[in-house]
Amino acid sequence: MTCSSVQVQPYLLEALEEKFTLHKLDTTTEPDKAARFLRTHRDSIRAVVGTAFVGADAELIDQLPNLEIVSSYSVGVDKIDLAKCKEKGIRVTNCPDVSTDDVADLALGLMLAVSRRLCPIDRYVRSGLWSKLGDYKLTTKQFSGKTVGIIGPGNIGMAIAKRAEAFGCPISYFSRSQKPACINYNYCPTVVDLAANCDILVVACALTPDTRHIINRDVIDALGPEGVLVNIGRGPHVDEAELVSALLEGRLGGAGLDVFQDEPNVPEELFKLDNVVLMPHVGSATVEARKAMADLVVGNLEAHFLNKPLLTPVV
Ligand SMILES: O=CC(=O)O
Repeated sequence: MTCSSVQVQPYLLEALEEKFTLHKLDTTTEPDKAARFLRTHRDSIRAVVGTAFVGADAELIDQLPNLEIVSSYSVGVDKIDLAKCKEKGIRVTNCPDVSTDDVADLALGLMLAVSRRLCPIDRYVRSGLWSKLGDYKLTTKQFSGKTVGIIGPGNIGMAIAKRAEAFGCPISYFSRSQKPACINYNYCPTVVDLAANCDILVVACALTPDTRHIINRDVIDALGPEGVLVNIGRGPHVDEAELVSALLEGRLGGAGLDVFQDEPNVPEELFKLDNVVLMPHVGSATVEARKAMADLVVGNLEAHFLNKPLLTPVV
């Protein structure tokens, strides 16, 4: 088995080491070392453990002739070449449901933090400016009662909607078709329509070729100078260059971002903006969720090698 050791907690590594023969591929190392690693272990590897950051692309899959399963320590499977796995009969599993509450909590945290400027105000107090200059400038906006627009009313999107409702926020949503579970929410047939009719727009859908750059210039313009974008999905959902220029030019009111186009690189122009909150892709990063995810990764592998039904199959 191989496992990308970046972002994997010791609990998971220990469980994998206890039950399987584990080879750790450090994807941050020089390409030569990774190539040597694969040449040495290619024939013995029957399973890959991926993450939200490093999965199994066509190139890796092609180098592993005996690969049977990719068990991803993530909800999203956008870093795995699913078509290739299907074609080769390689099983794929992920970790759905167990981090839904945590990701939704973070989305609400970002909405509140951007609206109420929690991060710059915290910095203001820490740097001693409160006692020197007096109150922080009155720039914060009310969050309660604002219309929240959700792209992708799946498990995470619905958990965000439920939380926002408790703040008195009307909910609108976009998906390819109207959802019976969203009977109390306002359906918008296009993302531009949704952006034009909400105050805070949240990306909560899976990343697929169809949803890449679902947030483009037209959507940003429709959201407008008072609007806030929250992204707890994936960086490539957003045309990041357009987002950065809209924020710098004041064409967008603010953004709460947990994910970026080229992680861990974040556009430095954003660092100086008080209307932007930046997180290092930590939506599911709670001790509780990550333990449950680790248990699912191991449980899926055990099920596979015991010829039992997979716990959370994707392919
Ligand atoms: O981004 C995190 C995940 O997909 O679990």
